[in-house]
Amino acid sequence: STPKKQSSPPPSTTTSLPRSYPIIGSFLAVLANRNRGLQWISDIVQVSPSATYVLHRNVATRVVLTANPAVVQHILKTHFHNYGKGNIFPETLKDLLGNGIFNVDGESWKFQRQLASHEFNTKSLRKFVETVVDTEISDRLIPILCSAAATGTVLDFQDILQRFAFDNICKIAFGFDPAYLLPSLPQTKFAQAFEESAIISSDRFKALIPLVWKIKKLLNIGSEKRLRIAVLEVQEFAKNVIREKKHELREKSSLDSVDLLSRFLSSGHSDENFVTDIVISFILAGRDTTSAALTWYLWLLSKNPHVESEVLKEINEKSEAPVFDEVKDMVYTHASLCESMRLYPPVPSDSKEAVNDDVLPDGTVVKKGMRVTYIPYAMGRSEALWGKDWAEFKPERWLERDEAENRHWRFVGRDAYTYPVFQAGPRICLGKEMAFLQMKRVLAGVLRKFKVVPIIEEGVEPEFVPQLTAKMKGGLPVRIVERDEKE
Ligand code: HEM
Repeated sequence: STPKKQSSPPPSTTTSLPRSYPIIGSFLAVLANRNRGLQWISDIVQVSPSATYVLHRNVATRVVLTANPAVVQHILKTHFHNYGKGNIFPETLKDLLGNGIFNVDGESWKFQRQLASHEFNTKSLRKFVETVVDTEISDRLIPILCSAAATGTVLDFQDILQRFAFDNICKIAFGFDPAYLLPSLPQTKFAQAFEESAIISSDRFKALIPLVWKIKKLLNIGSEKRLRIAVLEVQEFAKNVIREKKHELREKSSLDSVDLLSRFLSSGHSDENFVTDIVISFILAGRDTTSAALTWYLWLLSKNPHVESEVLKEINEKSEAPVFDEVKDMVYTHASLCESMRLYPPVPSDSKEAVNDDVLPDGTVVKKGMRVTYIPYAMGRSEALWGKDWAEFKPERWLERDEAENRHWRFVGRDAYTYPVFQAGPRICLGKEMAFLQMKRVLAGVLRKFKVVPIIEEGVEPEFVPQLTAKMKGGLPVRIVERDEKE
């Protein structure tokens, strides 16, 4: 079950720390590794004594890189108030996210999180799975797969999953159906504008000299001009939906819809700009994360037939359209998803900025304003954390046999600081449970009927492209094969 070719071989002792020079620090190494940044910083922390390293990026910037669970716990939980979004993150994403939950700290964050949390309680989640997700699966996803199976068409499954997730999250955030997953695979304007905004915003982080994008923005040229147009389109679209929803709210005394937008509007927040920002952050959160996770998952599954048969066994024990409690109970599938995201985390690295000087648990000194970047991608591939077999796709590491309860498996979670794939502490992903429910329900719907066969050469590993959320480079080309009834 060992992947034949991993993009990140175990760190060899020859991987060395970057050279640092007076004044410019490790700028030359940063430059040389700019196209493999994630792998490079992962290699660095793997060979650093406490899995933490202070990288002197350029003349002015030092960042702390870490794959140390104690440090992750320190910044995300025990010293939460000293590590916020800071300046760089909000500044870089301001055009797209404004003051939405992803881009703010303090009271505004607390308020948005508190109000939005109702969207994620058990009652709402049950409704989400049994209405929104089920409908999207049975009315859209399954018919497309049936037709691809019948005609032998090659599908880009990453694209299909992104469309699926986009429809879902728009229904939750807005109560609006963009109908992005249709057999014609339409180029919906809103979805395209959103995609363009997310890519260009994310590319700003890759700029070696941030001044360059700022000047382009000032002059309104190139990618910055395209970003401005795309963001305007997204905002215009959102505002139209908001106006319609306001109108609906005035017409009806109470709303039966439970979308996030209705919740914010009903709570008296009618400022269009603010509500637009909130909705955009949620769409961004729910759009590419689950699709990225499922894309890598399906590829790994195809290479590990014993895992696939165990997943299938679990799915076939449930109803054909499993209800909420059955989906929750898909323990093996849950474990295999955790395992897949260990190797291919949808958010492969994340940064916080120090409010004041501090000392990390391993003794690393942090100065006010310094960024601390923790790297789930490196942590999931660490021999120290996962053992010698870290490169193997082994759902069993998350499971115990549970004979007493007459179940096959019992899930054994890892602490959130060793596995910060959903972040951890007070800002842990709000949509974590929703994401698992959605992913498990999709897998139940798809795998019960179809085998998904990637058309990727044996021994070749697709490229993991880190953006705001990671993607599989070039998508996941697959053939869909209808399963034999007896299988
Ligand atoms: C496999 C799927 C997902 C993964 C791996 C994931 C991961 C993450 C991560 C790493 C963060 C922290 C980001 C940061 O602050 O820098 C986050 C935050 C968040 N996620 Fe998710 N996410 C997933 C799915 C979802 C879904 C489906 C939703 C639904 C809307 C969602 C909603 C949110 C929200 C609202 C936050 C902000 C929480 C806060 O700042 O308090 N996520 N997620």
